[in-house]
Amino acid sequence: MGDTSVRCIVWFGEPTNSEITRLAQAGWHTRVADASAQRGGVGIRRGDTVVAMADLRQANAETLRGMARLMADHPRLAWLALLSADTVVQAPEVERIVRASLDFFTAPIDLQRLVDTLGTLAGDIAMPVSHSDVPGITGSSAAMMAVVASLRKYAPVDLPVLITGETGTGKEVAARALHKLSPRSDRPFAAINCGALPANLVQSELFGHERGAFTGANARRVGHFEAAAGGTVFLDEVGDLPPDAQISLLRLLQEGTLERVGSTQSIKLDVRVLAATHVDLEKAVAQGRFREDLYYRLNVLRLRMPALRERADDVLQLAQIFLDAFRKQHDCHARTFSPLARKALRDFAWPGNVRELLNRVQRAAVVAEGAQISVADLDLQEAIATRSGHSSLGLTRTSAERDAVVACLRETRFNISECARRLKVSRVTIYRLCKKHQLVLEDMH
Ligand SMILES: Nc1ncnc2c1ncn2[C@@H]1O[C@H](COP(=O)(O)OP(=O)(O)OP(=O)(O)O)[C@@H](O)[C@H]1O
Repeated sequence: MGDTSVRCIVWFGEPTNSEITRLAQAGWHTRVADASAQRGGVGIRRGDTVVAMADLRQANAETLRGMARLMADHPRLAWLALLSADTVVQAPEVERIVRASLDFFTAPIDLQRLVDTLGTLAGDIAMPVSHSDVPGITGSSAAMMAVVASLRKYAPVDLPVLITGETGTGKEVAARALHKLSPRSDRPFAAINCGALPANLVQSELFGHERGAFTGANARRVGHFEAAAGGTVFLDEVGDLPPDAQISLLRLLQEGTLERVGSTQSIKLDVRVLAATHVDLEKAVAQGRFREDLYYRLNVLRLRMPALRERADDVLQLAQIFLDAFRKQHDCHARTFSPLARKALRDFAWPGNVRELLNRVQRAAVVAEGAQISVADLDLQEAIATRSGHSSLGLTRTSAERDAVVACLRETRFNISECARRLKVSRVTIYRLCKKHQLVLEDMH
């Protein structure tokens, strides 16, 4: 990838010459947006690193409209806001922009902090890697690249695959990808959770039954396997299959035939079987709970889905994808994650893996008030508290403090008295904190 892409700031308003020069020294090309231009007039190209600057120091109505247009056209674009002491933050069109901005700078602009912030953004807004030919699988960590290579290898081979991995690691996603990449892709795919089937109905659910096979069997019914003829059947929690169903499955794998419950007639059937387990199937075999011959039949090809903590590099990409997907369907302010939240996402051990990440991001998107999701929104304060060693505790605290003050200032529309009340400190403390964190407010309240 390298650093060959252009780093560009689309600037709404009027940058000073010294600002342009300082940013150019840091590798940023400033393009002043023509607010009166038609849609797309700012010329954002794929591959460029682009940050939009909402210069609200002297913004007129036309500039504000231009900003709103760009925001609507490029919802993932990162925004920073520049304010002066005269900026009326309470005006709705201004407030919308400040809320959507990842950070804001008050005059006199601290150019060093601006350059640092831009640098962080440029590193952080890496586009998520999706493997275009492998549907549903996201991630560019070494662990996921290995998974993708196996998926490509295993998909065209008409043999069973045993998919292992902790709960929520994406075993079903992998099974679906195997089906989609296989010559069976236009035939049915059936996902069955063996652990969720009532024990007395497993046989009939999977293999079907004849009329009168048992009390309540009023009509003939085809099972999941027959319904997926020519396609793929994914058996999740295969270790939960009761012994009689294990025998039927073994026959299907060995002879390609099945018998409906209540019938002695063999039916020929062509399906590919994929199976998953999050328990140690070898142990189940050793303990006599799972047939050894069936285990060998299922375990011809083996795919291990890595735990999320083994692919820390993917966590942020996945989190951003989940947030973007949520934003498409719901009205929410959040568009990215605060620096501390990113750290927490990376450090957390994720016992529930990708499913837990998805749930936490969705919940955070609902509760977040500003443009950035905080550690508290993700309910990951503990990850930060327990993971940060002594040396970084001070740094963590400082960063959390800044997060809290910025968030509260936004929520209170920069009303210092209200902000002080909410944070249960004096007004003087708010001023001191603003100074400490270089949040220059002047007379904005
Ligand atoms: N690499 C990925 N990219 C995008 N989404 C993913 C990925 N892996 C998992 N998911 C999402 O995470 C959730 C859990 O995935 P999935 O159901 O496949 O896990 P599982 O390992 O089969 O879980 P369980 O063992 O509990 O059945 C799903 O919503 C899935 O869409």
